Amino acid sequence: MSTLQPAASKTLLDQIESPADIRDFTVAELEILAKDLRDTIVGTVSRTGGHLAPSLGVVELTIALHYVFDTPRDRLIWDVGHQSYAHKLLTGRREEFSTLRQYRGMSGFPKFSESKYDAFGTGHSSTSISAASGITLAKNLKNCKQKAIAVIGDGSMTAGMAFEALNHAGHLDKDLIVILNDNEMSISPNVGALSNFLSRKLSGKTMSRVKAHLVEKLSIYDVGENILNILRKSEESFKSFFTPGMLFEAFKFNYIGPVDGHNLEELLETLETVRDTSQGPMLIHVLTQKGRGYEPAEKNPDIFHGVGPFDIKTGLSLNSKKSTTYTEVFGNTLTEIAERDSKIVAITAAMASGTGLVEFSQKFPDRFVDVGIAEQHAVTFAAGLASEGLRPVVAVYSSFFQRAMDQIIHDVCIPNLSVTLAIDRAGVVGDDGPTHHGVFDLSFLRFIPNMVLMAPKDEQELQHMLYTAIYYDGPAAVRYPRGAGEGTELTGNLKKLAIGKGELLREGTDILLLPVGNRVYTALEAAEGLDRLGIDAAVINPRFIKPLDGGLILEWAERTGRVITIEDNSRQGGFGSHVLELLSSSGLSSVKTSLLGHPDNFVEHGPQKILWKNSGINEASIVHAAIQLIGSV
Ligand SMILES: Cc1ncc(C[n+]2csc(CCOP(=O)(O)OP(=O)(O)O)c2C)c(N)n1
Ligand SMILES: CC(=O)[C@@H](O)[C@H](O)COP(=O)(O)O
Ligand SMILES: [Mg+2]
Repeated sequence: MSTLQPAASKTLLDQIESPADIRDFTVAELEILAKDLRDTIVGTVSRTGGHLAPSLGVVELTIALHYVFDTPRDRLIWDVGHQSYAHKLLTGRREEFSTLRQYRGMSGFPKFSESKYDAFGTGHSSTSISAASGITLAKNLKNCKQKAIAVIGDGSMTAGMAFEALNHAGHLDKDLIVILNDNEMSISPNVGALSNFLSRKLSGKTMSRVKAHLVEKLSIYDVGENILNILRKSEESFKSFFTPGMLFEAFKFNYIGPVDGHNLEELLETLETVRDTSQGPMLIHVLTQKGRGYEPAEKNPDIFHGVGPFDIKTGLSLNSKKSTTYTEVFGNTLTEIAERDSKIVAITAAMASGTGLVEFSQKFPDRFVDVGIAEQHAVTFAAGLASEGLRPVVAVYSSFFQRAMDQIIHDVCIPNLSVTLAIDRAGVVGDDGPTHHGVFDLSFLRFIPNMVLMAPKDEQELQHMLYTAIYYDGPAAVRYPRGAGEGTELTGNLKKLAIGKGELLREGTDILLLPVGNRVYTALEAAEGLDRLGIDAAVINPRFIKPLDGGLILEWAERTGRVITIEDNSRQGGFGSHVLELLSSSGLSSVKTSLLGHPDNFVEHGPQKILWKNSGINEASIVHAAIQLIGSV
């Protein structure tokens, strides 16, 4: 029995500095703690924004894990990590929690550098079983007894990487614990056969086929007419022959479940049994409700998956709607093109709303494909469609495309197939931070033969680029940023841009500014500023990062003798490097250059404007770089 009493002004949570403090709590106290945690999470996220519904769903599970296991010695690994808010609050970060996802504040994801309780850094999905397997083997090799526990959601379990890890962990046969947090949701309702299997929504066709087969086989034996009749008649009782456990047992995991993930007593008992008795790989299937305990989030777990600041009473967003986002322009334009062309197929990897494809999915359900969290499969699936003459468009965030590098090279670019990559969230994304910034795509796509790579300066150009990419005979990618565009008018008149042709936006004699995508208007403003200082800057919007408009760029580089490249991408190997290669191979190495882009370190989380400033790619930095290159004003 705990001696800890809730003081008048203090909650139970206020008195907890580490998980050790809860290990003598009664179940009743743990239940009060669960309420405190939910209140704190809702209160904070209503101000900071964040991943609310995922975190609310695992409050009891988090308490139970820290109660039963000897964290941080036992390693707790949160898949994606977007559900780790209760974990952060219980592991000595209560004070800092109010800075969640704020600039220089606490990360929204687990991070090695933030706490010894964050056993593995995450942000991208489906890595937890692999990491936990590695940790388990390492512990074994070091003769340590501690355990590794991976907590993975049903959405994250749909990724190939999770299955690769299950397959290997079963073979390793070490004492690994996997908790499957099944809330039947990814960001949207979860899709695919696994999801159906877990909830036992086996298809009628499968059911009839297997049922007939089983009745036929059993008839040979003397099982009795009763059993056969039950099998013949009752779909439900037949279904009960199939348990989600069968799947995991086939991977050589022991299976326990399903367990009610909001019943602390049941959770504690299960976890304690597993801790004390289990041997070999173990999977505990826990059922939870996404958004649990906050009505608006329970009703709309998809909207409350990740939210900005909101009013607690109503659940309504406090962000006033600004101008149209690039994502919306992409989704609307693709829907428009698909209305006229039945060859268009849109593919998302579990991000239908994030990539602006909800309207498309409603209008063209047959030509909309959500593959689950499976970016690699999405790309090769698109290649299959393209090989049959269709025009697939794969809409994935820049940082998640990193997963599909080989598929882009091997399955799309080598056979030169007409697959469009719609690269959303290119550039820094803001509050999600380094795991989610899309600052490498220009670097990792520009060296692939056959790839055409574009970045629009505004929404109207995005429309033309999308159209150009879709009807280009070969692989083409368009990268565009998170958030609102420039407010440019949208066109009903889509046109194909000339491949590899840039546009001269401003003539100038002293220096050439070469900005990419969302840096173009910034560079134009910098050019105005430079003008006031007596520096005459030319500005070219290259439009194409690959192929480059060599003719136009070289002409103005030679005229001005100075070039500044500006990109919302890593400076390493990106657009600027491409321009340097061009200058060098054209005998213009004497042109003075300055490359502006993100430096060779991971950019932290924070508002985009601050991050652009810090990396030196905002207006003032361009002006400064120009003055430096010229030497004096
Ligand atoms: C590789 C990768 N693709 C996509 C995402 C975006 N994403 C983050 S959470 C999520 C849904 C995860 O569902 P689940 O694992 O069931 O967790 P839940 O939110 O339901 O708790 C998705 C698609 C990601 N983080 N990583
Ligand atoms: C955890 C995760 O990967 C997603 O929920 C991501 O945070 C969504 O980002 P957007 O808010 O940019 O859609
Ligand atoms: Mg889920």
